[in-house]
Amino acid sequence: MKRFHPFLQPYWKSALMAPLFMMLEVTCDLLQPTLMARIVDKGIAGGNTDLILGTGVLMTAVALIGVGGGLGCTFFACHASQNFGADLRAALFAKTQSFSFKNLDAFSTASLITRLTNDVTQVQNIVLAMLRLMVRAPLLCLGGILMAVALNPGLATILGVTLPLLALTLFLIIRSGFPLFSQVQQRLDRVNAVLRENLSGVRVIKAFVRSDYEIGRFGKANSDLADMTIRAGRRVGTTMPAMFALMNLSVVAVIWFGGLRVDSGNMQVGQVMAFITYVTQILFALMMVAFMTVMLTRAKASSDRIGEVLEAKVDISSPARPAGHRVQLGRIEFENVSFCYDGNGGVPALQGITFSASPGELIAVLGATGSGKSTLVNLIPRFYDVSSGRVLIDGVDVRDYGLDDLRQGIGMVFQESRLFSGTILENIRWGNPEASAAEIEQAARTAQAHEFISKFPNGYDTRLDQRGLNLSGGQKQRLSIARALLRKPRILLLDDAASALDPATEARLRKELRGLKETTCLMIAQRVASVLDADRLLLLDEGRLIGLGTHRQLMAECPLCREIFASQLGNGRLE
Ligand SMILES: Nc1ncnc2c1ncn2[C@@H]1O[C@H](COP(=O)(O)OP(=O)(O)OP(=O)(O)O)[C@@H](O)[C@H]1O
Repeated sequence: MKRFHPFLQPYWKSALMAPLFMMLEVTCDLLQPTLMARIVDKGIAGGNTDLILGTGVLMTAVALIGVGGGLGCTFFACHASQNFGADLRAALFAKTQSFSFKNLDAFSTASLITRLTNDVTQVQNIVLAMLRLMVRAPLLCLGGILMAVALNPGLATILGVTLPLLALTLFLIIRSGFPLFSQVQQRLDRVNAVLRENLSGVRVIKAFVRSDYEIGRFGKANSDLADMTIRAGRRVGTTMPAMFALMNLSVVAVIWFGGLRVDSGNMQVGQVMAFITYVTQILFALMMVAFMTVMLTRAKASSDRIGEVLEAKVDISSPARPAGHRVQLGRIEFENVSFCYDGNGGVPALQGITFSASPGELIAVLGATGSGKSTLVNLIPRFYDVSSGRVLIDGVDVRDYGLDDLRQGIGMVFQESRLFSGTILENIRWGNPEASAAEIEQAARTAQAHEFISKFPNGYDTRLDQRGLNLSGGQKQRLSIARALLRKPRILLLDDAASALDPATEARLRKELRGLKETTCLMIAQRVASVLDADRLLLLDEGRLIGLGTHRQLMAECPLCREIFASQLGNGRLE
């Protein structure tokens, strides 16, 4: 829990006021039995109506002050815990924004969502409970003992016997229940994991008619959780009656020995009643401790998961003192670049890649699936850092650019188009908030999107559903390309971003891209036929560069390229 101190510190005043108000409430709670004893012993027994009335008014006032204390405590505890939670969520969100692709590989999106919502709520609740109960439980316990001793030290010796027994029972409950409750938490995580996977992949599940299988998988995780919760509940449940039995025995002992004292005139009935109330208060304070311990156990798993995000090492960041380089021309150079993903068994995704791309050039990147095309493109905006070699832009190592400066100069379109809810206009403008309406339309025309947008009744003001679900795959791709073009980037990277376009539209798009004389464009494609008109073709095979040149040059000079072309185009030539 230490890691959360910085988030609670700004609210230290509220975090201090809450226990202070709680002390007020507890003090009032502790006073009530004694006042009640006074009414019984002096008022009723002595037939003193004035005293009954006076003490009654006093009890009401004490009760009201107690309510004030309780409200104050709740107010300050809520203020501190809610702000703590909001700040923690904001810090986690900011941290995820700084994540590199390697970090994002380590945490699934669904798991990050659970950490930022459910896990933060768990920790926030424990802060709220601590601010209330951490003070209430010990204070009520200690105060109860003191008041009981003050009332009748002789009778209080009963507590000397029962309290250690109660504490021992509590210890046994915690010791035996603790591991079970942490297993409950683990199984709850498993239910969350299965649920996350299912909800994010629900379309695939339907397409493969695997709902029954998935219902079974969820059912297993669900019943595992229920079984463990029942076991944990039963364990605590069987020990709880022991605690209640001890409490009842204490009460019986108080009534018995108290009765003897009343008979001998050493004590009064009201005092015995007050004594019983204190014994009950002490027991409930101890039960609060048990409750808190269970809550803490459950919050520990959440706290650990939050810690993993907060403490994750971000491996890609701007240099400590960036020299202020900007992407001016967009010349790309790879110098003997190799790259290996973590956890890929040391198998390199790219090996010894050396090439350069000049400003204004359109290079089509080709190769079988898994040959390293996306990896190569991802090294340019530093989504990953090379394992060896260098990637240079305008002669400067990409690691020497400020990250924002580097990425500002690059337009990127990913394999999967990501749009946001809002209008088409807002989605394109997202690429460059400063862009004018004319610039937006120009970007849409270049991306071959203007025509279909104009056909919508609301044109550029057409609203997109979440993730642009009301558009076709090809339409989404064109909007994503327009968004990237709006930045007027010196470097444009298209990762298979035109795969859903029909050949004629794709050809028109390439023609437009070739016309961008100030932009170096790397375009990943699956089909050779679709990119033969690129300035040069770059062919990858199992992470190695096997050919770079025009179609004609590669046909003449590269036998392996010829083979690949032949496998896709028949004789290797475009008919
Ligand atoms: N995030 C990752 N973590 C680990 N290995 C990865 C990761 N991404 C890709 N790889 C591996 O690196 C190799 C190259 O993958 P890459 O995505 O660059 O290929 P590609 O040519 O773009 O494939 P495709 O045409 O199917 O998109 C593959 O063997 C793949 O399994």
